[in-house]
Amino acid sequence: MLKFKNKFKFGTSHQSNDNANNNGSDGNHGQGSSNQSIGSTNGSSPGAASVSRHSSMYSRKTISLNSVADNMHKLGINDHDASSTEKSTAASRHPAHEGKSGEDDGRRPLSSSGTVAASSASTSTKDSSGSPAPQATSTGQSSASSSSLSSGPGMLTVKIYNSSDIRLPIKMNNNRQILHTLASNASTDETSRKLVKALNDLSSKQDSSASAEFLPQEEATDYLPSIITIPNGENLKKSLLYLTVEFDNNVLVIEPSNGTVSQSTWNQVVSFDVTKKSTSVVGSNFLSLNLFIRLPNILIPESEKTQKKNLFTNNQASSQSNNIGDLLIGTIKLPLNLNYHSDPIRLMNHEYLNFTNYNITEEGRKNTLGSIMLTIDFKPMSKKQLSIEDFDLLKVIGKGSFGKVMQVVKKDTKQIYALKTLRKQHIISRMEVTHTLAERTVLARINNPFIVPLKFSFQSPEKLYLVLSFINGGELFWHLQREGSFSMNRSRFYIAELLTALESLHELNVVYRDLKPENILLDYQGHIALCDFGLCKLNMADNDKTNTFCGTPEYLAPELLLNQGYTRNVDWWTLGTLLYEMLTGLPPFYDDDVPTMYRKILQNPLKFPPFLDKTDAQDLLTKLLQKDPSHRLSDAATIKSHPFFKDIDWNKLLSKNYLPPFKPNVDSLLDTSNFDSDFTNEKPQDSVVDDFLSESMQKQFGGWTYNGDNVLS
Ligand SMILES: Nc1ncnc2c1ncn2[C@@H]1O[C@H](COP(=O)(O)OP(=O)(O)OP(=O)(O)O)[C@@H](O)[C@H]1O
Repeated sequence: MLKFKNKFKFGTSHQSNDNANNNGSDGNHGQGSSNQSIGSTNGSSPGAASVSRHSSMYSRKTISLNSVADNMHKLGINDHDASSTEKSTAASRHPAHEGKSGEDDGRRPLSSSGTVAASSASTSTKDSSGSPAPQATSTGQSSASSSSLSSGPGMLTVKIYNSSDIRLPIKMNNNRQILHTLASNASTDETSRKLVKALNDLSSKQDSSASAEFLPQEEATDYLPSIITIPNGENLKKSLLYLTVEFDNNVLVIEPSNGTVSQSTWNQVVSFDVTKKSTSVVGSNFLSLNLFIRLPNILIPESEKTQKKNLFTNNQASSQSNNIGDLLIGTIKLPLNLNYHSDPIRLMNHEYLNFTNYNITEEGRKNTLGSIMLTIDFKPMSKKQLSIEDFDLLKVIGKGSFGKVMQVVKKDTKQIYALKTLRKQHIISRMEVTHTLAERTVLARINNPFIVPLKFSFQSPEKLYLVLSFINGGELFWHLQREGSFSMNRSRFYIAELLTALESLHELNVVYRDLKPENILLDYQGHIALCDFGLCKLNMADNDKTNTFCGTPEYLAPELLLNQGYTRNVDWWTLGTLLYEMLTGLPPFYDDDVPTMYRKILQNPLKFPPFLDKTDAQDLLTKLLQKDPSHRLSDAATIKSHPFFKDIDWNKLLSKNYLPPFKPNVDSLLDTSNFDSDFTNEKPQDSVVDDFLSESMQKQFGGWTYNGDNVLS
């Protein structure tokens, strides 16, 4: 049977009655319990028996609500609500769409905090001689602290001058030949001469008859260039050292211009748009710097490869690979509690910040890993309405139901973003106004490091635009399809990040309803970024119920199939389904035939392949995949405290201080190689459309615009 993934879905048989003003079936808050006790099993093949690895043939089938209705008829399930809802749904934008409106009440402004710019990292100030004079400041009070606020968003500029006394958290092999080769290819003659001399001095220092197996750890980086010129006639430069600078999920990668790994010159400036006003949530609005080194494999001792595996990123799909990946030297996290200033402000002036590595032992962390000198400025931007003219269009990267998604660059800040366009006429004719506004509202309100951040939204008479952080590590779907399944640790890492994302949504009384690998992007470093909020429903407090059929067949919870109302607890069912799929390669009740799959979801017992026997994963899955929602784990705190997550430090996770177990192959923010070439080969353009919308139609999109200081009005 041929199956298509959402993104390639065909047909646009939207027949929606849903609009912003009607009152559909979704939203029966407070109605009686629908906790269904699912009967015992009499189904066909058990889940585990049908488990096989993802193959290149496997891709997610998207359902329309009509097909749900058909299937439910076949199953003999009461579908009176479904049929009314289903007729009113959009079949192609999402697996299934609901027929409810009024989801946008409960609007609240983003919280804001009254204080101004502060950082808390261990810092040292550079003295007049140019050498770092260590000095601890807990608040980064070199930053000015005016409390005057302006209402417009701003721009954060980070200048990176030079790094100093960088040390590696591992031992390094003393391989003279490769060290000399690297030294002689240093990017400038001066550095090259310096390194060769240092290596010769080291040789004469060491007893050659018993030449040391390892370089002296404190000095190892003195013998490595930070950037080399590859001697292939083209003077291609390859940087051994690189720094990722991240703010609000936008990651920029910079390389030094010269120097040794120990002392490098960078002289780089990067900028970020600041749109989120509040920073009270752990893990958000950090400026994060991660310093990595691409070490030739031959310089890494075997013992370090095995014992300190968690310090290396791994960008190889196969665990058999010899490529151990890049080594994380250290991290700097700067919590920027930004409020908007009416005047430009210098938050940090030529300060040295020390690197820490959260993935080495407490003991190891006491040793300094070096520092880097920064200046950070915040400049308020004049408040103006954005338009498509403010962006250069770079590549088409995807297609949504209402328009294209493009990689773009914002002309003033040179920031790269994903721009999602939605054609108003299509939204109205498919009666999707409510859902579209819900997506925008959730994105503007949410503040979680594992949810793709909305930076701006604006509109033209014909179109709506969402400007999102550009996440270019590829969809989890493609990675899972390519690799078949994930290891326990890798699955745990993704599920833990997603758990906090769902927790944040539930805290905002939002149910997500469409968790699946297709809606999960990996960022540059391999962290999760949940996207596609078009199936979200707002105003779902703890026990509130709704009964709209939506989701993806493989991930539908039994109570949703039974059509007697469900709570936000369905998200925990989908989390269990996702964990099962990651570990085994297929969802738990998978069947090629959708009606059979529904029957299995409702009736079959959960079965596990032998490798999951008696594991914490098995126990967690059993508790998440309870058919009776009243027996299911039902809140994030309880799930977090399950033994499956016993080694997870949730604050460390929220601060993105775990090194992801897999690093996607991404060169830079410009890299679109993880997107389908069918899209990227297309000419990027904002198509001209000739739609006329009446004033009342336009009014429905009234509060769309967002530049960080408002919510939907
Ligand atoms: N922030 C982003 N960064 C990178 N790529 C993105 C981003 N947002 C969306 N995309 C790409 O664009 C595609 C379509 O986007 P999205 O899923 O949000 O649209 P949609 O209209 O909700 O789609 P669908 O009709 O499949 O539900 C995604 O599959 C993804 O590959």
